[in-house]
Amino acid sequence: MPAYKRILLKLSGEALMGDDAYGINRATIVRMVREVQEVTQLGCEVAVVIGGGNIFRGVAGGSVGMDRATADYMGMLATVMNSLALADTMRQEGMTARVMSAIAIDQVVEPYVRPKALQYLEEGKVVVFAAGTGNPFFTTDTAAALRGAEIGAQVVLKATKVDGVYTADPKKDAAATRYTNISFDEAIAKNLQVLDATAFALCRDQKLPIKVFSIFKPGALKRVVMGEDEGTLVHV
Ligand SMILES: Nc1ncnc2c1ncn2[C@@H]1O[C@H](COP(=O)(O)OP(=O)(O)O)[C@@H](O)[C@H]1O
Ligand SMILES: O=c1ccn([C@@H]2O[C@H](COP(=O)(O)OP(=O)(O)O)[C@@H](O)[C@H]2O)c(=O)[nH]1
Repeated sequence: MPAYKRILLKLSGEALMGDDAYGINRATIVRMVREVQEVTQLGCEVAVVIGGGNIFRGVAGGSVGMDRATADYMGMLATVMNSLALADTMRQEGMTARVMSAIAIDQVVEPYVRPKALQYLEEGKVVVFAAGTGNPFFTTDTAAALRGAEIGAQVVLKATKVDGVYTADPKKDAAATRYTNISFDEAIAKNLQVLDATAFALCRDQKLPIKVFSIFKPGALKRVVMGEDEGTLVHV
């Protein structure tokens, strides 16, 4: 039995690159989709928010000197591309997915309409939320928290490059150790950077737990959904 009936899964855009320099690595996206398929087969309802960092990051690189809001809209469009790629890969793997966009782009994907999203989830379809929150100055982490709260997900699962929340940034501090559990208050007090602050505050206010785990570790998503010891749970 899965530990959660409905989850909001946040997939790192950057992780889609696999070992490539940018873009979408075929083997990587197929592997991610198969992992999602496994948990849908357990009877878990899955909504996905995917980032865009593999295509465009609003705060870096080619966007230097650009108006921040314009760069962020480009970032949101990048998440639309990733969402389309993800949903199409799901289709190829025999799943049914629907993409819903937070910005109007009707010829490409349907708009986000909350009751419609709920209906799809009840029908067992995977819903992919594209274009983040639809607003600049936010991130897809915040979109994950927002949509997670809206659809009544029991948990936000952040599948990322690290396998949990550490005592310090593990990329900078080799001595950092991983928490199995940590409360929102403690994570804030220790200033641990895992989700951005807006996303974090939203989840805390809504008492929506967050599980941080590795997107690169095969089987980790299923283990998380089965309630096994994997990653870090951030709780109230
Ligand atoms: N205390 C911490 N525990 C774990 N990761 C941390 C911590 N502080 C900073 N990080 C960094 O956060 C990064 C993951 O967050 P983020 O950049 O938002 O990834 P994503 O692409 O999934 O959105 C990791 O690569 C890690 O280096
Ligand atoms: O609600 C949102 C979501 C995303 N973005 C933009 O889209 C980019 C890609 O998303 P993110 O960095 O969260 O993706 P990831 O880190 O998962 O690759 C961000 O940098 C922002 O520029 C935004 O402006 N508003």
